[in-house]
Amino acid sequence: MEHREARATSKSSTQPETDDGVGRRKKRAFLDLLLDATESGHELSQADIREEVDTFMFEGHDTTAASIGWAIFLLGNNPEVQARVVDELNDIFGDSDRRATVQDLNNMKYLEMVIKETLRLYPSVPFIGRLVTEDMVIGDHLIPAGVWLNIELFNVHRCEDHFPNPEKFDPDNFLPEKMQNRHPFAYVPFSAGPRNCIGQKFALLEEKTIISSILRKFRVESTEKQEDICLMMDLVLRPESGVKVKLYPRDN
Ligand code: HEM
Repeated sequence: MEHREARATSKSSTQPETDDGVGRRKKRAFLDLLLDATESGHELSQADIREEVDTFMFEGHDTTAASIGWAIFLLGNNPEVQARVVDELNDIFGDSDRRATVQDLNNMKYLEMVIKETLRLYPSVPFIGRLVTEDMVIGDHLIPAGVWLNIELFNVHRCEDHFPNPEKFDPDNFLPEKMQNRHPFAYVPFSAGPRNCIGQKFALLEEKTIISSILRKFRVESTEKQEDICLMMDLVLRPESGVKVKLYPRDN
């Protein structure tokens, strides 16, 4: 690819990721990394690169957008939870309207519990599929090689053994002491194992950034209840007709 040759002379692929002094690293763009990437000694083809870009665009956009929508909807239905998030934001920012730093985002512990609980009730990816490559036994069942398994994360997250009162929105489900004693696969919104979500840390930061910006400026009120919403199990879990919320400026 001409592009690659031009790049090879203009830019070293081993350019260090230096810090610019204000916490931003000079990282290389994703597309540049793909153009230089090789698999088993071969460069990725144009089609390979397109596929990777597609995956990132889809996995990285719709998933977080849907989850932010659900979180705002749930906060608008649970004013006491919203008040706790706002208390936390007031502790972090006081009267300042400065932008959130990475440290601020890391300090948003309760908001993180809210986001995790939102992903429990409304996992953006409601099911994942795997092709079984060798016979295996689960409980009393033989799963033969060659079948497709659908793992319904939506239902896994509603298992009463792990989440008593599973339909209730309760961010305290993610208190450290509760998480410690729970089976590691009882809650897997980002899947598990070698093909799990590589964007999960970024997704949490993105969600915290957007939800905190909204709540610092607005009080949110939902006009519908959880039980009124029809779910659409698309590739991403969505409300069939959106969710309706009212925003009230906090200063007035
Ligand atoms: C709330 C947000 C997100 C959720 C719930 C989510 C969920 C998931 C799940 C369940 C998988 C595994 C699919 C499977 O096992 O078949 C996955 C894979 C993936 N995710 Fe995410 N994701 C989110 C955000 C993101 C973001 C922000 C990015 C990128 C910036 C991203 C990039 C990817 C990629 C590239 C894969 C494929 C990994 C592989 O096949 O090895 N995701 N995601």
